Amino acid sequence: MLIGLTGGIASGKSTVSRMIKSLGLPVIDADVIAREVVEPGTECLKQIVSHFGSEVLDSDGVLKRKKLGEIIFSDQKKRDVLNQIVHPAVRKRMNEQKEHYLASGFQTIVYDIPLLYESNLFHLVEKVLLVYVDEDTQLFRLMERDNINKEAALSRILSQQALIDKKARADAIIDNGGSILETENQLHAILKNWDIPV
Ligand SMILES: CC(C)(COP(=O)(O)OP(=O)(O)OC[C@H]1O[C@@H](n2cnc3c(N)ncnc32)[C@H](O)[C@@H]1O)[C@@H](O)C(=O)NCCC(=O)NCCS
Ligand SMILES: Nc1ncnc2c1ncn2[C@@H]1O[C@H](COP(=O)(O)OP(=O)(O)OP(=O)(O)O)[C@@H](O)[C@H]1O
Repeated sequence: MLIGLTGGIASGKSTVSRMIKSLGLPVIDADVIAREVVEPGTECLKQIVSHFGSEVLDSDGVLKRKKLGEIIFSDQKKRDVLNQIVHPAVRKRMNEQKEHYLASGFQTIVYDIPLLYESNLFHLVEKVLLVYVDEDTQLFRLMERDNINKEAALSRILSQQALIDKKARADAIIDNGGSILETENQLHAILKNWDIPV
């Protein structure tokens, strides 16, 4: 079974993804891949520099992620430009990893894709597992984790579809507003319900 793990920024996808990995299931992480495809020397990084200028690079030629984030999270057009550069390379590598896991005999593969809904990637998966928190919790956790102010956190949250609207289209929902243990228990119950042996 191919499962899409999604949510909103700072809703707890990585937290749940770690739990899934510790159960022995393979996870394909779109955020990790999105970092790999913009490493120095890559075609994506060249295109980013040609669109956004060399001020997004540090003196070692490494992408200044915070700087690029400030540019794209407050401007939909610029965000679309970045997505068009990065997303095809991410999808290609996700597919390669899926083939690798299938060839290694795994029956269940989890895709951790923050923008599963926004990028219409439903066709990649058979089930969608949504990690949900309410708006206040999302804002608080994002500000704390990334050490950013309310304005910067809101611009990131508002660049994605509202979490509450994603609920209706999910096959299962983990409410991550409680303790880590409560989240773990919900995950185990969902996997059991889907007959996934762990
Ligand atoms: C703008 C960048 C450089 C900022 O980097 P930074 O290290 O601050 O954030 P990071 O990559 O860890 O992303 C954190 C979260 O932001 C959200 N996010 C990232 N990119 C986007 C985007 N284009 N649109 C909406 N939300 C996004 C996701 O929820 C993600 O989990 C980076 O997010 C990026 O390259 N984004 C474009 C690629 C992308 O869409 N990645 C998401 C998965 S494919
Ligand atoms: N149940 C919980 N209780 C308290 N804090 C939590 C809980 N779950 C996650 N967190 C914290 O909330 C923050 C966001 O979680 P996490 O990084 O897993 O989110 P994410 O959805 O992967 O975010 P992103 O989309 O930015 O990659 C982290 O600092 C994490 O430690």
